[in-house]
Amino acid sequence: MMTEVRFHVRGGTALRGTAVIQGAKNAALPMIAAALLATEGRTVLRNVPAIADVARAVELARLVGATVEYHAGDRLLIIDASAVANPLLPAELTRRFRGSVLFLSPVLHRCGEVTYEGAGGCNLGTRGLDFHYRGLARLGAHIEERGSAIWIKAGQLRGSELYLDTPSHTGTESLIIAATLTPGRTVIENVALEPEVLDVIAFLNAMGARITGGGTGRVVIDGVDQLRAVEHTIMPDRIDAGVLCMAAAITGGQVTLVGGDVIDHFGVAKHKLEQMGVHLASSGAVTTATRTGPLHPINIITDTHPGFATDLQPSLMALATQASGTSYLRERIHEARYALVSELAKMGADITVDGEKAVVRGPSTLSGTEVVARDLRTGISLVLAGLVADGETVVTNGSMIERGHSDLVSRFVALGAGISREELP
Ligand SMILES: CC(=O)N[C@H]1[C@@H](OP(=O)(O)OP(=O)(O)OC[C@H]2O[C@@H](n3ccc(=O)[nH]c3=O)[C@H](O)[C@@H]2O)O[C@H](CO)[C@@H](O)[C@@H]1O
Ligand SMILES: C=C(OP(=O)(O)O)C(=O)O
Repeated sequence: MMTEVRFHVRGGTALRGTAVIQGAKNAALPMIAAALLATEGRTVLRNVPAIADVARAVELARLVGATVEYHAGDRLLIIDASAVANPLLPAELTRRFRGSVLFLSPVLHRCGEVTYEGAGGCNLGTRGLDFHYRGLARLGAHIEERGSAIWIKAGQLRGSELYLDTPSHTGTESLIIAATLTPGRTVIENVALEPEVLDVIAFLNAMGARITGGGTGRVVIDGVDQLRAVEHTIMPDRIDAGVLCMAAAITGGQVTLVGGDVIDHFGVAKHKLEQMGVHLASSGAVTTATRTGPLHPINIITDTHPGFATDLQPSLMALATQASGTSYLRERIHEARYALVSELAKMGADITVDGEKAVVRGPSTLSGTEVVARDLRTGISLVLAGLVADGETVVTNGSMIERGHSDLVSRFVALGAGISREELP
């Protein structure tokens, strides 16, 4: 039976305390998929985030034939992919998360073919998959549409010159994974530079892949015959960390982050938060985010890494409603990433949208009300807004938030937030 999750948020408290940054969603998903390439032995992934997308990926790995042990308390996965043999990736699972597209390449290599009925994930516009399919075709795969599904046959894959029209995050990972076991040399131009991609490359190279050029925009992969199961600790989630920093900022508090030196992964976002009046400091293995003075307005343009991360744009919009002046946002990665605007308007925010541009006039006094988590980052941004709103904010469709943020209530309550979780039948 489907249930609805709702988060009740009561504003007015400056957050103070320590929060553990979760493992990176956008590194865990490609690693679970890539672990299917190990034909013997068991892969151990540590620092796995306890989020719904990971649960979906585990389901999909099991469905294709892997044995997966999920030790949630230890944030640990053990994957035995020796029996992977099922090439069918069904829509009822794949359309529940974007990361399902990352299973195409491993299953293609293991089964010689794969049938895929499409990806899910946040509704942010078209979110095409043509870069993935074109790259696989250039490696020699045969691709055809079969009704609502895509059927891909490996045939004789050969190393080739590939490119991405734009540096797609999962497109990069998908094609690198495909090239690791493709005979010959593959070069991919215009690849993503996101830190998670580098973590995936490190994981694949530990498995025995031969990948160079990570972080340069041009990656070279020399195909090998086999990849082995290894142990790997997933990097911290920079988006989770950025949201926690903005939780401190929007409430005028101080949050200490444990789990990795993420400031280096913030890229332009670090400078934008500091310009708004957020103080970020690293002290040994911890990062502290503090805001004591006024919040200044800001201008941001989302871009691929190290540009301002699109996944942090909604949280920054919520923060900008409290800034003393007008902020200008420009969303250049996803076609439709302003679902937050109408929900913040219900709380009293003053935001206007013109195409990819949004203008946020602050400061606004926000009032708690019932709002909808239209997607993952809209949902968490409404929680941030609720932390500073008068009264209680009820964030409905809360399962969207749990797709990408773990232990929301326990981590925020530990910081002094008034937040609780309700599950409705
Ligand atoms: C599971 C995962 O890692 N999700 C992240 C990944 O999504 P994802 O990898 O899907 O995002 P992409 O970088 O591929 O997409 C960026 C843009 O490229 C377009 N595009 C992409 C692929 C393709 O084949 N054709 C095409 O046109 C998309 O429509 C979108 O407009 O990167 C996004 C951009 O940083 C993040 O918001 C997501 O959190
Ligand atoms: C867009 C996001 O995720 P996904 O690509 O998994 O939908 C996100 O993490 O903000």
